[in-house]
Amino acid sequence: MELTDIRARLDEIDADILDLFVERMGLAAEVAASKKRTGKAVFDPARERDKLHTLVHAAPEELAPEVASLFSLLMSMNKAAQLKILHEGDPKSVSSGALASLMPVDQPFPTTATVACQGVEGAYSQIAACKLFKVPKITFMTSFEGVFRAVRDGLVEFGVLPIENSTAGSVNAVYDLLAQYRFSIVRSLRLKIDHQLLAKPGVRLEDIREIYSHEQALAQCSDAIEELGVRVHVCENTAKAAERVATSDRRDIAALSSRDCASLYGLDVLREDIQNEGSNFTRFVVVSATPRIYPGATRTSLMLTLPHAPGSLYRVLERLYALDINLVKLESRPIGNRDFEFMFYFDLDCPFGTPALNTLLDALDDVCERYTYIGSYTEVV
Ligand SMILES: O=C(O)C(=O)C[C@]1(C(=O)O)C=C[C@@H](O)C=C1
Repeated sequence: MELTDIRARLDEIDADILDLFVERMGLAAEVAASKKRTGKAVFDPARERDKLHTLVHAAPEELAPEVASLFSLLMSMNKAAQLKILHEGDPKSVSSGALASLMPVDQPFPTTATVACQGVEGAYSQIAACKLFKVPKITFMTSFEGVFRAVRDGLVEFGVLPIENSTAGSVNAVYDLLAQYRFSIVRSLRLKIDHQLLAKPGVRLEDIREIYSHEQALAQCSDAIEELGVRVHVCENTAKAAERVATSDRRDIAALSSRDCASLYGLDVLREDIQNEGSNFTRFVVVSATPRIYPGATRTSLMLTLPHAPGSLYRVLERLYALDINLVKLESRPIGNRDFEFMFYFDLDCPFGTPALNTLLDALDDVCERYTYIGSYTEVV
């Protein structure tokens, strides 16, 4: 058969599929009305399992995976349509599942709060905290875990932590602590990071033999470090590095830190904005021990444990596609003592309480072993 003939046949088949698809989607309104009358849930996992089982067995064996995918997508779209109908004009409605008790709070995001940050005065986390809250009362902790503990123990209301950088990638330790402590993200901030090379007054660039900084900052400035041919030392954070340089007798060391640290520790800027990428951003998150959804939350984060089986991530992504939900970040972290198994973090462009998110949450039990809702929040810049 010539390609034009094959295409003509494909066109005929597609027209038939389209008619059936329109008819199938048209039934969503009737199913939704019936479910409203009888109080049945939109998602019926047993019905979906039976259906896929029947269809997969009716299909030629070699097409079984494609048939399962196609029909699970069709059912996803049907559920999305049903929920859209059921939740029309009801913007605050939430999933019937685990999140039903969660309601957005009426107050705006606080302008003042007690906050824990990792580091010392001048650390980027402190700069972020001051941008996120107009008047924060900041307690400094020596480690990220210290920040989580301070929030858990009620010493502070919120923790502010870096979670990813546009050059150096995710801050894995913070992702792992989020999973361990089961905290919620209540806001995020994209902060432009410009690293300065700081040294004691009078020290020249050619005197520098060693540079101190946080490992992320060192990674973000790797080009300049290579060019200078210096040794590096990892510190807990960039402000601590500035403090170390300021309190040392040595005149051949420098720190990679924020501009604020220069005046704070009496250091001079030897080289400005030395990061590899001109636009270097770090995302910070505000975490809280209890979920709080402040008005205007447009981003939702979820943590999913997926089965160790082919296509398991694909099945989640397929649902996002069917529901027209934009995935803004996907991060995977190994699960401790379960070799090669992964936890996935999804950041979605999807406000809390929308039918699309409800459908997704209702459908997740079907495609993942476990999921945790991390929060819905606003990202500020
Ligand atoms: O049969 C139902 O209860 C439906 O809502 C229809 C349908 C489908 O598309 O086939 C959709 C959602 C349910 O989870 C199961 C099946």
